[in-house]
Amino acid sequence: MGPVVRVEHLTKDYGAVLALDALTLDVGEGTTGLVGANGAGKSTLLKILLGLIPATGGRAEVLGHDVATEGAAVRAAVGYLPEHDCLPPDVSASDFVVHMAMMSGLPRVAARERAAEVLRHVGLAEERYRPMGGYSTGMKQKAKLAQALVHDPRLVLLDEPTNGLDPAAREEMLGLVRRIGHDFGIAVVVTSHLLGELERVSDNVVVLDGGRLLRASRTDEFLDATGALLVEVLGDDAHARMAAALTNAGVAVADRGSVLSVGATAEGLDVRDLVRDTASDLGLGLVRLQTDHRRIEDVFADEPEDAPVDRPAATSPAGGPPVAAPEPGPGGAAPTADASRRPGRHRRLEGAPGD
Ligand SMILES: Nc1ncnc2c1ncn2[C@@H]1O[C@H](COP(=O)(O)OP(=O)(O)OP(=O)(O)O)[C@@H](O)[C@H]1O
Repeated sequence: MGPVVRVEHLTKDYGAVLALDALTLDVGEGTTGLVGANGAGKSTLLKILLGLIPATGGRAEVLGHDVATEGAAVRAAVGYLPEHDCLPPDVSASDFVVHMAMMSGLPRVAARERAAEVLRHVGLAEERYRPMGGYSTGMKQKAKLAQALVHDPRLVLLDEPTNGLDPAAREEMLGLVRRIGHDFGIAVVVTSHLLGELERVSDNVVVLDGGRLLRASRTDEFLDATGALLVEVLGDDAHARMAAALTNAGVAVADRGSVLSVGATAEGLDVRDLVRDTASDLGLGLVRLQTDHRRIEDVFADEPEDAPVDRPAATSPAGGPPVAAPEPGPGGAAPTADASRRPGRHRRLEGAPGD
């Protein structure tokens, strides 16, 4: 079985704006987080994959179908949760989802049964009989999710499903996304401009920046240990004294404000023991000593501001994670289009609320 999504040198310009810039990428089974700042090209990519808008150049396949010529076959096998508000306000979620099920070919009785099932699954209870115009944002997102699932798709494309949700509704939606991927075995591509939240629900992460692929890999590879320990101590002038003592002992220390980042390896030393003993010797309370892990944000922090970011992509193993090709050789990859037409490079993305 080939990749769920295959994108080769995909380019999209909207007149003066280059939204996708020769993007090459494979997406495998499981849940893939498509991350990027507003304007990075996420929605454009999803619309091209659905055959809703044409690409300017390159090609894309979804579940083996060419999106340019087999749009109907793609949409029969794929569910889509659009980002914008698209629900008819005077119609109930129940009637709407039944209608969408019938549009995809189910007979009326089967459509009603299936709609009731997915509405229950997304957690819309009695309110499913009320007109959707009176729904909260969370309820609207659930109705959109239900219609994306009603025809039993092989793949769902979810465009910012948590956008505008309060923390409780966001958690609920992320739980649903996780269940769609893990419990029902449906491949999921889910977008967000919030980096932290997709770390928790995605098997793979694709980072877009200015219409280009910045990185694609398994989520756990993003979150590898950094080789540092995070240390927090309490007491008079605690961090400065701790940092001085550890530096004297030959350990690399960086003050990150609320914590010290301490090199986890040093010649002939057990750094964890050293941290504990030093805190004790100085009479400081050791409140945190833990391995530091990378965050998805670090990918942006590591990227030099002026470096070209597109990577020619390689083919992922069937069903495997999305794979970016090896790093470019000396000199880096040449930009493939006039950078002035691309939306600004977005270095700063938001962390998840509460980060
Ligand atoms: N119909 C359009 N006409 C002109 N420009 C567009 C159109 N749609 C998108 N763009 C531009 O293309 C770029 C990519 O937009 P896109 O919506 O794909 O990004 P995104 O990553 O999904 O961000 P957002 O979450 O804000 O929608 C942006 O600069 C956007 O302004």
